[in-house]
Amino acid sequence: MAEKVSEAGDSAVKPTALLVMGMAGSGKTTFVQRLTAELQMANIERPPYVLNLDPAVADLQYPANIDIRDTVNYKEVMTQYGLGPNGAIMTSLNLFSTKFDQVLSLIEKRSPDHDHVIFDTPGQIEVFTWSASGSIITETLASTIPTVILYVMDVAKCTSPVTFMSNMMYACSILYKTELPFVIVLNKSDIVNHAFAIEWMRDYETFIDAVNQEESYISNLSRSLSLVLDDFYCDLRAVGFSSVTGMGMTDLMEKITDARKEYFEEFLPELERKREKARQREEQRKAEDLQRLKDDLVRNSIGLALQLNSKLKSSVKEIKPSARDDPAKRAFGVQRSE
Ligand SMILES: Nc1nc2c(ncn2[C@@H]2O[C@H](COP(=O)(O)OP(=O)(O)OP(=O)(O)O)[C@@H](O)[C@H]2O)c(=O)[nH]1
Repeated sequence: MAEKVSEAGDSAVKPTALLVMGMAGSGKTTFVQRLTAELQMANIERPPYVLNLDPAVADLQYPANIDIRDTVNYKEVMTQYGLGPNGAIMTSLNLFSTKFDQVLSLIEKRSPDHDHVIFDTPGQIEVFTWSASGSIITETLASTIPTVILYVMDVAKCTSPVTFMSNMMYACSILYKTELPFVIVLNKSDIVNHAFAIEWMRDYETFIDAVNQEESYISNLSRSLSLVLDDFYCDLRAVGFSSVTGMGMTDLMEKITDARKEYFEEFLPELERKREKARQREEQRKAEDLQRLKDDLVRNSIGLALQLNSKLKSSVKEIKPSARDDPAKRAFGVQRSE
């Protein structure tokens, strides 16, 4: 198992893990391919270490250092367990996560040669974000190396405020679940300029204007939810990007550096606080168990003492007047004065 991350001292030598998530078709795989190529071009000596966690991907467009498909055969899982496609993806990921400590060991071994470790996740976002295996992978990774979530959004599909809102709600739920530093990648900005999305996040009124122009049964809900999301937008990093042209790369790298800083300044201290709390709870539980044991011992020994006492009592005979207790004999040898 990889060594736990500590503050600044050794943080400099740890690569940054980038967990790429997003709705089906948002462009995750194309994004990972572009990011891998750009990082490799920027520093050929230190290319990113890339992992594919999608067992169902047919054609991988980038060279993966670790590929889930080498460990689990998704089609075999389907026939062996009699599952449908989504069940098989979930089960394959579950099987893979049981060996995740080996993945971490490999990453740790290669750490000195890489600045970034990129994870491509399954197309069906919920398979990763709401599964036990997804949580295990995310939590174990985040407690081992600095981890940042890159949430890929198809900005061309988000020009409708309702679709935009649904995507943002999903992003928000991942952020609150993982509490990890977060960057929203407004992908496909070569098709539609992402400026409108940034504006909607920064200015509540402009979003409401857009909602008002849309006659949808869900418009009222969108209006109410946008108030809730205002808080979420406050510290949100969002960047326009094109996985086809590479546009937005410099901005993305700045946001990743900033998110990595947040990992050390906010996420890690909070994680350590939680660990310390869990350790204290465990100590208290042990102390309570010990006290219960002591109480049981005392209760048992009182019981034993009482038993012993009654045994001792039974071995002591009833007290009766002595045979020598005869008034005549008592007078014997005693001078009587009439
Ligand atoms: N124009 C444009 N097209 C893109 C961009 N990114 C991805 N695409 C296209 O969007 C489609 C989906 O891209 P994928 O990378 O397969 O998306 P994905 O999220 O990995 O898909 P699943 O794993 O199936 O969920 C493909 O046709 C890509 O060529 C982009 O930045 N610009």
